[in-house]
Amino acid sequence: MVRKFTYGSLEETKVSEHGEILKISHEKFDATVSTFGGQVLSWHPKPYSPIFWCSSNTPLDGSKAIRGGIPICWPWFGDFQGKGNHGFARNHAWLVKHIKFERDVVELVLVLFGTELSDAWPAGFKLVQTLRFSDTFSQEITYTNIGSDIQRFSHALHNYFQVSTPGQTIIPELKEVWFDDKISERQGCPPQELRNLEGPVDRIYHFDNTVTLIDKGLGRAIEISKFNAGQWIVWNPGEDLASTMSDIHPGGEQEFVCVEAGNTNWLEVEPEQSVSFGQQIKVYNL
Ligand SMILES: O=P(O)(O)OC[C@H]1O[C@@H](O)[C@H](O)[C@@H](O)[C@@H]1O
Repeated sequence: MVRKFTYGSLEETKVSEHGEILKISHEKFDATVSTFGGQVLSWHPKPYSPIFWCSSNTPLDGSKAIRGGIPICWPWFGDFQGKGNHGFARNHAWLVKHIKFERDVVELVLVLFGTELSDAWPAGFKLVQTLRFSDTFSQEITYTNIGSDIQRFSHALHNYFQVSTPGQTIIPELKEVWFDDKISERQGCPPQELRNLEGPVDRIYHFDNTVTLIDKGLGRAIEISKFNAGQWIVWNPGEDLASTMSDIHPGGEQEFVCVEAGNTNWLEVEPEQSVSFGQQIKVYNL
């Protein structure tokens, strides 16, 4: 179904019983969002080329988390009690609360709530996600603890950025930052500059400030700021690991770099309290 608005249109396509793909067309940008996972799949602010990468081999039918765009890792980052990587928010269908088309921006609000969605994390919760697509992009998620006990959670907005090739990209702000190296399992590593982001790389940097993904091949910079998130996670699997991952199309690891805005340590939330976290993304030519 296609709905027309003054400044653009929305095409809704049901892909399975688990969700729909929402295709937003606006004079200034295009974007795609999957209700399964509440996941941004693309954002294409004109005249730049598309900002996010999405695998051509990833199923969109709800059978597993979608590999691409911005998977939402919540209520935990990484593994937790052997209950799977990155929590369950990316594996459930979110509801569309509202969509608003304006002259310069499209705002989309999605909601996920429930109790006992995982044995490891059975508490009642509500997540409200506000996406604002424009010539910039912003994403904010508010978590409300609707249970009667204090809850802990961690999170990451797992951005898959489309790049010319990881070997042509750098993040200058991280060269003097301490990090945990997930590959060697060493924590608290002193700053060590990467020549480029060619994989395998899997690091958690402890840094609050804005970072810039410089892509010399595309001649483009992506500036990412975050709030209520103390870490940046930089990940690319490299060829050997990627070749074992059926949801990365052949050679796909040469097309993206993940720069994730996260909080990999637990945060605590009192009953009936809310906590928000999010990010803002800007693009410019070098
Ligand atoms: O395959 P998943 O669960 O989407 O995770 C992908 C990667 O996500 C990154 O955030 C982690 O640091 C990596 O260790 C992990 O491999």
